[in-house]
Amino acid sequence: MTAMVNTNMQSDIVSSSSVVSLKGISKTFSNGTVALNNMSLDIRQGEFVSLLGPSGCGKSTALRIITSLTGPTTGRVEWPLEESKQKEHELSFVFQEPTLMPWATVFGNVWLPLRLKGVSKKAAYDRVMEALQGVGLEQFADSYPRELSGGMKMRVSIARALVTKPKLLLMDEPFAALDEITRFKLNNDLLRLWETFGWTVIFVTHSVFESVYLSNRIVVMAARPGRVVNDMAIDAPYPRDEAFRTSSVYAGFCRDVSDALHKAMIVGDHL
Ligand SMILES: Nc1ncnc2c1ncn2[C@@H]1O[C@H](COP(=O)(O)OP(=O)(O)OP(=O)(O)O)[C@@H](O)[C@H]1O
Repeated sequence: MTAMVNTNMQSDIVSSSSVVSLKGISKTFSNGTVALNNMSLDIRQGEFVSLLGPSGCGKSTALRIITSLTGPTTGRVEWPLEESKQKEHELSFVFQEPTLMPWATVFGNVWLPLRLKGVSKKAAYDRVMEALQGVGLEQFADSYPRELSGGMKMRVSIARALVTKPKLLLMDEPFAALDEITRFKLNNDLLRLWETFGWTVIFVTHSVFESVYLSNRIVVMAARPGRVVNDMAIDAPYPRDEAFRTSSVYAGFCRDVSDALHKAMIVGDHL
């Protein structure tokens, strides 16, 4: 794992190698819905990419195709850096709902992905505690999900994704159900973890403000059929903090991305 130095520009963080490439992906469901039409996208190592678009433009479908939860109708997903048989060990998925097991402790929930691979509790202990430390919950290892706030549950879900040390983290609107203060805090935590561990992140969101704050690249999608209509660099330095959130640079990016999203919605509505 590579630790990142401070004040990173996009060129310092992002490698030229692609982690995953979508090549002409289309997806038509059995009821005839065309969720994606000819989507091609290269995700480079170290990028924080947001997929932004109106409801129904195929953001979740694209993530599910990357994870092989569903297959494309046409097109293919390539993993240039990995043997294809290894890719399931290289990526983790965080959903909108934390989906924790209510009967298991925080430790037990974070241990789950390792347990499924046959790692005993004792052998997993250090890695689980390291993942919990990463999200600031090491004191809550013995708590049960019902004893945690919504933000803490989401942190557990992120720790569970971290415990396998993924290279690619896929997040499907992970903070959508949280209040704004918790969301801002988790945005900062996520950026800190991303900078520390040098992951690649694909993050699905409806929020222009969240996507600009987090990402160094925003892929704007339109619906009916789902497709990519814009690919925008957010070339502002990291670490980003509250000063960035209130800066004119941030406001300028938000305006540009908001315009692009507005155009994507008009295009979608007219098809
Ligand atoms: N299993 C399915 N069967 C039929 N249609 C589906 C299925 N899953 C998704 N769809 C349709 O495919 C399109 C894309 O859905 P998807 O969930 O990928 O969009 P999204 O951009 O993630 O939407 P949202 O932002 O509302 O979550 C939508 O029209 C949706 O109704």
